[in-house]
Parts: sequence; structure tokens; C-alpha cells
Amino acid sequence: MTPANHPTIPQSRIGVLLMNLGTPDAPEPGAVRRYLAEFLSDPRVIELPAIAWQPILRGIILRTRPKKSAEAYAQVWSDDGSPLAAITKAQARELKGAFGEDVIVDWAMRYGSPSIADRLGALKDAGCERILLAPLYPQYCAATTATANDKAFAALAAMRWQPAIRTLPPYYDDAAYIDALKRSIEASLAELDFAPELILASFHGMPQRTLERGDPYHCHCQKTARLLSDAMGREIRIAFQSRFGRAKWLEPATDTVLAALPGEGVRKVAVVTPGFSADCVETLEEIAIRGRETFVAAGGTDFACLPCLNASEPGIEMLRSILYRELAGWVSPA
Ligand SMILES: C=CC1=C(C)c2cc3[nH]c(cc4nc(cc5[nH]c(cc1n2)c(C)c5CCC(=O)O)C(CCC(=O)O)=C4C)c(C)c3C=C
Ligand SMILES: [Fe+2]
Ligand SMILES: [Fe+2]
Repeated sequence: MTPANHPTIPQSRIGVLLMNLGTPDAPEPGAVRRYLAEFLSDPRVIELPAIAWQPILRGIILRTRPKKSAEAYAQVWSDDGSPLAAITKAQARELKGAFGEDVIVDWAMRYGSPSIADRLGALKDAGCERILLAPLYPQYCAATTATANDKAFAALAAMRWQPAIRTLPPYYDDAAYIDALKRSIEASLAELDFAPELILASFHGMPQRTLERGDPYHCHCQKTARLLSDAMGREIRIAFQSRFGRAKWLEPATDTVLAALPGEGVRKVAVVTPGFSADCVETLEEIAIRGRETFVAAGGTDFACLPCLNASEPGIEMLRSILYRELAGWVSPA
């Protein structure tokens, strides 16, 4: 091979790629439609044969849902764009330099932009010979963790010269995660002007059959809630939100629980959403806006939806600690 066509060997670096779900580019029906079309065509998310599912998706869901979802997104959109993207970007920014000068921290979305393929390519071009893929889902399920990793591996499949890869395992029971949740929740509780009688931990739902097929997601959610309850020394009840479609989903459903609590004598509630590493339409609209309406309509008097770990100090400290452990042998101790 002549020097002219020999690939240049850039300086050896390490990359960390934070990966989250993805979000529309704008709170408008067209952008939401493009996002939902990509998201809901993922066979890891909707486990039906394409021949049966695509006509339902194209013929019904993508004709009706984008308008309604766009209204939800419009209520939570920030100056910095979609909260999920803005917060994931802030997490990457806050982790800059956390693992030394030669470790580049970047972020990408499984659906929409910035894409995993683009950011992996950028890390490789910047000289990263080793990359840690970090799906930011504390609880594992195929519809989130696995599909983010699949997308990264599909991008790698197109590279002649691949970097070495590691993936961040689920961290649902990690002491650093539980401790960060406890610190963040206690700080938020201290700011409230009421004392909640109950803390409700609302996790994103999944179809019941994914539990039967072997996803550990339900168990991971239960264990997170139990460890958090032990750490905080108080009852934490669990529920599953965001039901989609007609199949049976994990129960109890968050909206059903919120509607029932006042009847059980619980009139002051704080909802936490430990399964979301960043606030998003599902926490800021579904829980903080619609969940409150449901609870108050049922007779509740005080409601709070506490923030996710986001780019808060406990949240970044937790990410630093769990990511650092996965970089063992790649970076020397700070
Ligand atoms: C945190 C874990 C998540 C799991 C598990 C999950 C499963 C799952 N979700 C849908 C359908 C939708 N989810 C939507 C939004 C959404 N979902 C998650 C996370 C999980 N989803 C996040 C972080 C978000 C927010 C994205 C944002 O832009 O803020 C949506 C879009 C919104 C809407 O139209 O309601 C849909 C649809 C399914 C079908 C599923 C498991 C099979
Ligand atoms: Fe979802
Ligand atoms: Fe939702």
C-alpha cells in the first residue's frame, strides 16, 4: 500500500456515547409523524410481523397520533428544544473532561437526531479507537437498551476499521444510582410546600408479554423501587405509565393509581420517575400535567412530579461513577 492511500492513524482516544430514546425535531405534527414512524417501525418496540403492523401504523396511528402528541410536546418544549434532547446534551457537556483529556463524551438518539451512526462516525474520526456505548436506561428492556446497542452495532457493521466496543450494563440496582435518586428526591421534597403522604414511583410501561418472553424490565423496576424505599426509609408504591395500544400492559397503571389514591385517603402525593434519566414528554406532560389533573379530579389536594436526575449534581456524579467503572483498563485512575 502506498503512503498516499494508507489510512492516517489519528491520535488514540476513547469515546463515551450517551444514548437515549429520541424525540421529534419540532413540536409539530409533521416532525412528530416522522419520529413516530421511525420509532414505531422498530421491531424491538412493536413485536409484530411488519406485514400485520405496518398497515395499522400507516393507516391509523400515523394519521391520528401525531396531532395529539404534537400538542403534548408543544406544552413542554423549551428554548433549547425538546427537553429530552436538551437534557441529554447537558449531561454530555457536564461529563466533559470527567475521565481525562483523551476521553470524548458525546450523545446521540436511537430515533431522530443526532443519530447514533453520525456520532459514532464523529468519535471514530476524532481518533477514538475504543468506545463505550452507554444506553441511558437504568432498567434493561429489549425495546430500549437492546435496540440502542443494535443501532450502534449496525453502524459498526459498515466500518472497515472498527473501534473496540463496550456497552454500559443496566444500573437499576447500582448503589451510586440508588444514592443519587435518594439525594435528588430528598432535595426536591425539601422544596415542596406540603408533605406527601405517599411517594409513587412511575416507570414507563411495557406490554405484559415482554415479561413472559424474558425481559427483566419488570423485575428491574421492582428492585429499583424496593432499594429506593429501603434507602429512604419510607413506602414507595410502583406503577407503570404511558400505555400504548390494545394489548395488556404491566400493571398497575399510573393513571388508575392516581385516580384511586384519594379514595384510599391519600390526598397529597409526590410522583417520581426513576426509569427516565431525563425529563421528557412522558414525565413533564403525562405525569406533571395530566397526572395532576387526574389526581385532583379524584379529590387529591396536593400533587408534585419531582424532576428526574437530569444534569443535576447527583445525576452527573452517578453517571461519572458508573461510566468510570466501565472504562476500567482503558483510562488510568484520575
Ligand atoms: C424509559 C423507558 C422506556 C420504555 C421501556 C419505553 C417503551 C415503549 N414506549 C412506547 C411508545 C412511546 N413512547 C414514547 C415516548 C417515550 N418513551 C420513553 C421511554 C421508554 N419507552 C421516553 C423517554 C419517551 C419520551 C420521548 C420524548 O420525546 O420526550 C412515545 C412518544 C410520545 C407519544 O406519542 O406518546 C410513544 C408512542 C412503546 C410502544 C414501548 C414499548 C413497547
Ligand atoms: Fe416510550
Ligand atoms: Fe405518554
